Formats: sequence, structure tokens, C-alpha cells
Amino acid sequence: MQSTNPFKDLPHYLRVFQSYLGSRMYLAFALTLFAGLAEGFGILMLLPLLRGVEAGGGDAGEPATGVAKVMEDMLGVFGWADSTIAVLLVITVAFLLKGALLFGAKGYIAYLRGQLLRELKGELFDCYARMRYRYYVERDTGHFTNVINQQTNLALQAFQTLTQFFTQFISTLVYIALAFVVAWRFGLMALAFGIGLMWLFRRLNHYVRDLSRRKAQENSHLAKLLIQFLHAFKYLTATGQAKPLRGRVTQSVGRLTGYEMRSGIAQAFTEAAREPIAVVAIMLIVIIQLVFTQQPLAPIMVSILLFYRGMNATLSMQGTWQQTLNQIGSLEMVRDEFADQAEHREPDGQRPAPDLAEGITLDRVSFAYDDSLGAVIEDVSVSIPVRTSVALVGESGAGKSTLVDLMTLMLKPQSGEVRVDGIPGSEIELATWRKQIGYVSQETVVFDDTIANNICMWRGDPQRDEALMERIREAARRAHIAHHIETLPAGYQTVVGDRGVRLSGGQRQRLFIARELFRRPNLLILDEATSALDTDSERHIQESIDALKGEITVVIIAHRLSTIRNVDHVYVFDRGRLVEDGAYEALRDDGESRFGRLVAAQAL
Ligand SMILES: Nc1ncnc2c1ncn2[C@@H]1O[C@H](COP(=O)(O)OP(=O)(O)OP(=O)(O)O)[C@@H](O)[C@H]1O
Repeated sequence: MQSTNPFKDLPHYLRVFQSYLGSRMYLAFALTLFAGLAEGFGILMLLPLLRGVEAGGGDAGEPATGVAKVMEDMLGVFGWADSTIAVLLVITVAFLLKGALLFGAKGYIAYLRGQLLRELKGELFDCYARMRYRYYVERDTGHFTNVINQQTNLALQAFQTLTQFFTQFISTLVYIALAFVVAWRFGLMALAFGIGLMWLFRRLNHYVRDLSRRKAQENSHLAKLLIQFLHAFKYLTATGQAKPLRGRVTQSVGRLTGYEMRSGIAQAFTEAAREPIAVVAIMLIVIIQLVFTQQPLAPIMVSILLFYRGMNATLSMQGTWQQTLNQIGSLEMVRDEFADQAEHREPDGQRPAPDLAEGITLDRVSFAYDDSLGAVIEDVSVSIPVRTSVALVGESGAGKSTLVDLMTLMLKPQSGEVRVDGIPGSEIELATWRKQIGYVSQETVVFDDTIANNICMWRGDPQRDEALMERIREAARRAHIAHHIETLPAGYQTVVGDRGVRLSGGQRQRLFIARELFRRPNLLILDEATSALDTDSERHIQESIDALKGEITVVIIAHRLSTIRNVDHVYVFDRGRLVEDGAYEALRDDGESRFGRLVAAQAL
């Protein structure tokens, strides 16, 4: 889309909005058209009125011709041809009708704007919830936040100004058409003027659109920097390293300021130029009319009125088109985001996952994040029977977390197959599998809400539902955090997270574990889940997890090997390959085994 010809670009942008709102948006334009016609009718009624005034002034006047005759005949049908009061009333009613229709059009546009807001933000959120995990990892979160928060708002403004442009366009057409009917020379001049004006402003339009695209990109960049700053706030402040990041933020804000100022100046120019251009053009037209043609006064007056209205609408059109272009970068970004999301949507299967009854199998699975970097998991076969516990062991970077992501079907293997109860992962309806999974990682997830809601994840109202509250308490006890919660003044209603009470790293981790225990998953994955805990808490949680033995399937990743002593089976990995597996004791006591050496090293 490189052109800046409004008549070429307009249908495209209209179609973008149509794809969100449907054809009903054209109803607003139809109402505008009727409003324009009502106004035009009112203005044309000035013809008989002015002729009446002329006649009243002593001049008998010539018989009406053309449009004036049509209007007079129309009045004659009702017997109002000679009544000035009746003509004035007809004009008043026409303008009242125009007001009502315009109100209808603008009100409907406001309604559509609301619909669009819901559509854009709601749909985008759904898209984000369904995007492929790998795509999420590759993009920065600043981009997503910028698009869903800011760019959708700007796209909404683009909708507002585009509809304004279109309504002005319709009005211009009506005025020019009527000016043609009343005095074709005027019509022709108005048309030539409008086209000339659009041509003159086209470079400015191009410039404004370019600025808008840059603004949208820069906003994404700034959002990314701000999010990074807020995430790393403690580290950056404590180590006095906020300054370099601040420099980058200042540069980004500086660029944004430049774009904002330049597009503001372009807009100021368009607005300031409107009046002088209008006056000069009208003077020229009147002079041409007076010097070169001798027409009756009434058509000239009415034509000047129509011309003035038409020109104002044309100039406003230029202004609103420029404002639309000012936001068009955002509209394009939102449109491209939907296309991008459609492309990176997580492929979903059709078959609901059964309630884990047999187990999970990885059959000769290989996986690479990036083909050029080589496989991270290579030809791994693992079988985890239901209600057993297994540990994945290996040095940092061995591929343990990646293997777990393959089990949860967040990642798809390049070759081999992951099966749940014998059903290939690619056929499984993901949501039905994932709701059976509990997952505790090192990166604890705590929401800015009450402790109770953090545990039950808004499944009901814990303050009203005593059975639910009891389940929450039970999960907290098993995660060994109940005693701490009970010492807080508001207990389970204490707000934690961004705005509430701060929790220590270990407390956050226990809260996380409580949430997953509350869910009673069929598969519980613990990825370094107890690494932030003191030995005592770790031991207690270990007991809780051991108590789940035989009840659910547990997969544990742990560097501290003492925590996996009670698992049924240990898998040892090295650089993406499965190198050993067996029972804990057997592997540990095998003097030759890698696992034995790892345990011995940790015992020191
Ligand atoms: N998103 C990613 N993009 C590219 N490479 C990745 C990505 N995530 C992990 N890797 C690479 O894959 C390999 C395995 O990583 P993984 O996190 O699975 O190992 P791990 O055994 O869980 O390590 P740790 O014990 O340190 O958590 C590493 O070499 C890592 O650099």
C-alpha cells in the first residue's frame, strides 16, 4: 500500500473495518446520505424563497425555470406556492430532518466504535491465548502489549476519522451535484477545485502516513523497553544500571516526540489553510460570476451557498483523511497482527484427550528450536506409565525443560511422536489435555489478587462457598504455606502480587505449588519446583508430593538429587540424549553410572 490517493486507499481501509464489523457499517453512510439530501432540499427551497423576495421588491420577475420551477411546482401541489411562511417552514423541517438523520448516523457510528473496540481487543486476546508457544518466545511481550493496548485504540480513532471522511465525502458529493443542477458552471468549478485540492495535499498525506507507521513501530519498541525495565527494576536499581536503559528510553521517546510534532504541524497547516483557501476560492468564483455571466440573483446566491458548503466539506475531508493517515500505521499494525496470529496459531487436534489412564510415551522424539543450531532433543524414547513418578536428570542445557514442553504439547517434535494413552499428540484437542496438567516451574506465577483466588484461580467465590474454601485450605496445608497465610491479618483474603503484600521467593513458590495441588491434576510437572525453598520446607513439600504417589503421574526435574530419592524411575540426559535410566538406588549404586557420579558429587 504505497499510494496516497484517497479514492484508491479508501475502499481498502473500509474493507478492513468491514471485515470486523460487517456490512452494517454502511447503514451509517446511508443515513448520512439522506441527511445530505435533506439539507440539499432545504437549500434548494431557498430558490422559490429568494424569487419571492425579489418579486416582493417590485420586480414582477420572469417565470421560474429549471430547479426553481421544480421546487415551485412541488410547493404548488400543496397550495403553498405563494406562501413565504410555508416555504420557511418547509426549509425548517428539512433542516430538522437533516439534524435527526445526522444524529442517527453519528450515534450509530459511536455504537459501531464500541463494537469494534470489543471485536479488536477481545479477538486479539483470544488470538494471543491460542498462539504457538514458540512464536510467543520469539516475539517480545512489549509488542503484544503495545498492539492490544495502544494500537487498537489508535485503530479505533482511525475508524472514527475514516467514517467522518466518508460522511464528508457523501456531503461533498451531494453539494456538488446540487450545485451542478442549480448552476452547472459552479458545479464544475467546485469539482475542479476539490480534485485540485486533493492533488495538492497528496504529498503531505504521504508524509503523515509514513510518520504514523514509524510511530506505531516506535511505540512497540518503547513498550518493550518499559516492560524490560519494570521486570528488571530491582536488579537495575540495586546495581545502578538503570542509566543505560534510561538512555535508550530517552532516545525512543525523543523519536516519538519528533513524529508527534511533525504530524501535529502537518495537521495545523491543513486546519489553518482551510479558511483562506475557502475565501480566496469563493471570491474568485463570485468575480467570475459577476464579470463573465449575467444570471438571476437567486441561483447565484444558492450556488454560492452550496459551493461554500461543498468546499468546506472538501477541506474537512482533506483534514480527516490526514488524521486517518496519522493513525493508519496503527490500523495496519492491528490488521497485520491478526494475519500474523492466524499464521502462528497453535494447531489443534480434534480428539479429546482421555483422562490419563495408560501413560505418556515419547517415541523416538527429536526436536530443534532452530534447524541451524541443531537438535536439542535427539531420538529420545521415554515411557511414563500412569500414576508413577519419574525424574529427569542432567546438566544444565541437557534438554529437560524442552522434554517437558514436548509432553505438555507446547512444542511439537520434528520427528518421532508424543502419545497420551496411545493417542498421537497431533490429534489431541489441546485444551482437554492441558487442563489435566499441573505445572510448577522456577518462574513462579503469582497474580495480583487475594491468596484464595491465587489458589483457586477464580473458580467460584471462596468467601461464599465454604466447600471451595476448605479445598483451598487443604491445598495450602499440603504446600506447607497454610501456617504463614493464617498469620496474615486478612488471611486468605490478603492481596498479594503487584499491589499487595510481598511474598518471599519461597512463599511464592509454595503458593504456586498450592494452586497446582488444588487443581488435582492427572499429571504434575515439577520443574525445579522446590529450588527456592529452605531444607525444612522442601522436606515437607516432598512429603506432600510423595503422598501423591500412586494417585497421580508426577514428572520431576531437579538439580538437587536428594529430592528425587523416592521416584519410581530416573532418566538421565546429556546434551539432548537419553544416556541412562533405571531405579534411583540401582543407578546410584552403579559405580560406573553417570548418575552415580552426579550423586556422589552432590554428597560432598
Ligand atoms: N526458546 C529457545 N530457543 C532456542 N534455544 C533454546 C530455547 N530454549 C532452550 N533452548 C536451548 O535448548 C537447550 C536445552 O534447554 P533446556 O531448557 O531444555 O535445558 P534444561 O536441561 O532444562 O536446562 P536447565 O537445567 O538449565 O533448565 C539449551 O541448549 C538451550 O540453549
